[in-house]
Amino acid sequence: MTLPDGYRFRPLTEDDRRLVVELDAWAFPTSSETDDVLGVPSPLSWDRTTGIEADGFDGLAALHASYPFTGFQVPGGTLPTAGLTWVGVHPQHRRRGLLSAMIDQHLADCMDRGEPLSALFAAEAAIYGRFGYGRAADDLRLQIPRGAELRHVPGAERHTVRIEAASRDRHGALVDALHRAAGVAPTGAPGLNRPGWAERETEELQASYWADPPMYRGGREPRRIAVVELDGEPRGYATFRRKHAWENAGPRGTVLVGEAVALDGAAARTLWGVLVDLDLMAEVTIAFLPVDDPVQHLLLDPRAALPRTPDNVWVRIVDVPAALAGRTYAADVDVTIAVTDMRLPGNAGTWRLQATAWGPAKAERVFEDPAISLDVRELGAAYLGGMTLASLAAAGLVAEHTPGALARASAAFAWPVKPVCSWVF
Ligand SMILES: CC(=O)SCCNC(=O)CCNC(=O)[C@H](O)C(C)(C)COP(=O)(O)OP(=O)(O)OC[C@H]1O[C@@H](n2cnc3c(N)ncnc32)[C@H](O)[C@@H]1OP(=O)(O)O
Repeated sequence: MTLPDGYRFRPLTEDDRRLVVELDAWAFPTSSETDDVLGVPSPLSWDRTTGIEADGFDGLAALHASYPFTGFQVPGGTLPTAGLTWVGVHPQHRRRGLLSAMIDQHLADCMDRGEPLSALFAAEAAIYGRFGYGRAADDLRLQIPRGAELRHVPGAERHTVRIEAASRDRHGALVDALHRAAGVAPTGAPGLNRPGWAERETEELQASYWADPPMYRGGREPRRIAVVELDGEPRGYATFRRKHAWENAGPRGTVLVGEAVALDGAAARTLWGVLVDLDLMAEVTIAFLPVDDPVQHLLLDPRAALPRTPDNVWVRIVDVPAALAGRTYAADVDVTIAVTDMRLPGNAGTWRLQATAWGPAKAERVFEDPAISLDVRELGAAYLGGMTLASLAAAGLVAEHTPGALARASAAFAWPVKPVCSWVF
């Protein structure tokens, strides 16, 4: 879709940062002053940031950007992925097709850059399905009461814990290494990675992540970190901020955990043992955990932690054959899949996927009746292995034409480790 008359795209540079911050404040209302925001490092990759200008209008009418995730985890490997972000349209210019034009521009850019996938966090869940993005992962959010009992894990007692003021100088390398390891081998078993896991790959993302301006703390303390070690080697960490509160019953502070990562069950047990037992705190809240995170097995009373599982990362398949061939499958599969795609006609048609379990895969266009059919949105939803094709078929969104094909394809597309991205981009 092209831009309406009177609008034009303009590549943005760092010199446009004030315009970007001002537009962003129109799209996402904030009490922060523009000058204060300008004092904080920007996470944007400027060569992937594009604005829209309008005739007779000062400032930007709209904006979108993407992050380069060269190592985005997909089942059994990684694929170059564009992390779509900072999508915003000025309220005066909304519902005229600017987002639609930006998505088409973004998908064309992905094609040009050789990124078979685009991924995003949706500000509102109803926005992106129409553009072919599927809800590919959910995450687990918990409110764990102080003192929640945890099951014993052998070896946990051998770990030690450091609790410190978080800083990039002191903890940047440690956090990166553990975060990467948790994406590549969350269970320790080779080949079983965590689909959806993205690292903060660019210097801009790193600088932005570690910046800790008081205006973004919401009345909480500066960022803290708990590091779990075994024989002096880091095995897990959690970033967190406490907030003090005195109520009639006494201290009722809350701990907001940013990211909790552990390389095995014993380290996870130690980490959570610390988080649920901080003085003066009544509750620990966390979001963006995988729905199969160890903590939901370790909590003796998981119900008391009020679990919720809203949508996490959404995936848009930009290049169907590259994406199909670019992941590993959990079962042997030889299936023909008819795909519809309203925005990228090159994806439409029937594709034959052939793969051996945990081995190589290939995909090629064929001209024959398909065994199953679906829209590219559903393929994106199933792609990371978190949503099954069977469940999408139960909702009437995937059709089976050859008996047995759905069961086999669904088993092959599923993945033993649930997808998630641990931070919002
Ligand atoms: C990955 C990220 O960055 S997520 C952040 C998204 N940004 C925000 O939420 C900030 C506040 N909102 C906005 O800036 C804008 O309203 C946007 C970006 C959500 C939409 O931009 P617009 O230019 O108004 O969208 P556009 O006119 O292209 O609409 C395309 C279609 O999507 C629909 N749509 C747009 N926004 C929404 C929404 N929030 N919920 C449901 N449908 C929506 C429109 O109704 C339209 O449908 P139609 O084709 O059936 O008529």
